[in-house]
Amino acid sequence: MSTPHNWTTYTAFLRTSRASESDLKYFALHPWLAPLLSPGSPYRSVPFFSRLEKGENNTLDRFFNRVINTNDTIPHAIALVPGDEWLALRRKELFASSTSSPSSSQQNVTGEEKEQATTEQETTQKAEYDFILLTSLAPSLSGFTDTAHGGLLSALFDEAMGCCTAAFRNDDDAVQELFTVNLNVTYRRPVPLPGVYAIRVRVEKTEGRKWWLKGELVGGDGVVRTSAESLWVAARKGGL
Ligand SMILES: CCCCCCCCCCCC(=O)SCCNC(=O)CCNC(=O)[C@H](O)C(C)(C)COP(=O)(O)OP(=O)(O)OC[C@H]1O[C@@H](n2cnc3c(N)ncnc32)[C@H](O)[C@@H]1OP(=O)(O)O
Repeated sequence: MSTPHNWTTYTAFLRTSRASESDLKYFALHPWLAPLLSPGSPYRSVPFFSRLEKGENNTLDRFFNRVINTNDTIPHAIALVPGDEWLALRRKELFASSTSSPSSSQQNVTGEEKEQATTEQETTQKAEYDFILLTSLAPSLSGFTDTAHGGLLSALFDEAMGCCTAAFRNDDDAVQELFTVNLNVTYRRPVPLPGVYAIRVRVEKTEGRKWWLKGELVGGDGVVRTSAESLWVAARKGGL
């Protein structure tokens, strides 16, 4: 078991963490991932937060950090996140017309700001997805023979989407914790085991406390094998 983390916020974790050398070496063996992992990539490689041990008395994320954190389930997983500048632009875009804005300074983007943002986008590395989970899936995750269990794939989408939303919440907790209220998964093609896959997700829009996300799972052949759409609701201020 690894040492419990000591980050105070998810944003601090994203800013100060780097994926482990062993995970990076493992994923670098797969040429189709090179554009995502190379120095010119618009993404930074960080640990997959849900996999980190949270402490003996803290049951947060146990399913991900213990049950499916083994050599015969998920031996390797890392997250790819866009750079800070791009995330800041995405925040502006997502909360421009929403009442769930993470901070007042990000509300109502003016025409001037939009113009400035467009110029910034030209110099800032554009990331198509807000969060990408790279994961190896080992044989013990099977439902049908040598095929990933559909429930497991749903859990992976849910978790990746949760991490994606977390990156848009501010350190001051202006947006309350978000919960999945609906997750619609479409199983298009089987997901063979063992295998290495990317789950790429994006926030489509926000409206008040509601956030809509979309995601897709692909392997080295680029075929979208599974896709998902979800609705997340931020808890009311002052708790559930
Ligand atoms: C830290 C870093 C790492 C973070 C990494 C974290 C990763 C975690 C990933 C795991 C995530 C999970 O699995 S979470 C576990 C599964 N989910 C849950 O347990 C959530 C259970 N549900 C709830 O507790 C509740 O529904 C709440 C608290 C989410 C919302 O309740 P509420 O506050 O009373 O809100 P409510 O009025 O009902 O709904 C608000 C608005 O959403 C709409 N709405 C609500 N549900 C639905 C629905 N299923 N489909 C359509 N619309 C819906 C309502 O119509 C309303 O719209 P309008 O009238 O306003 O227009």
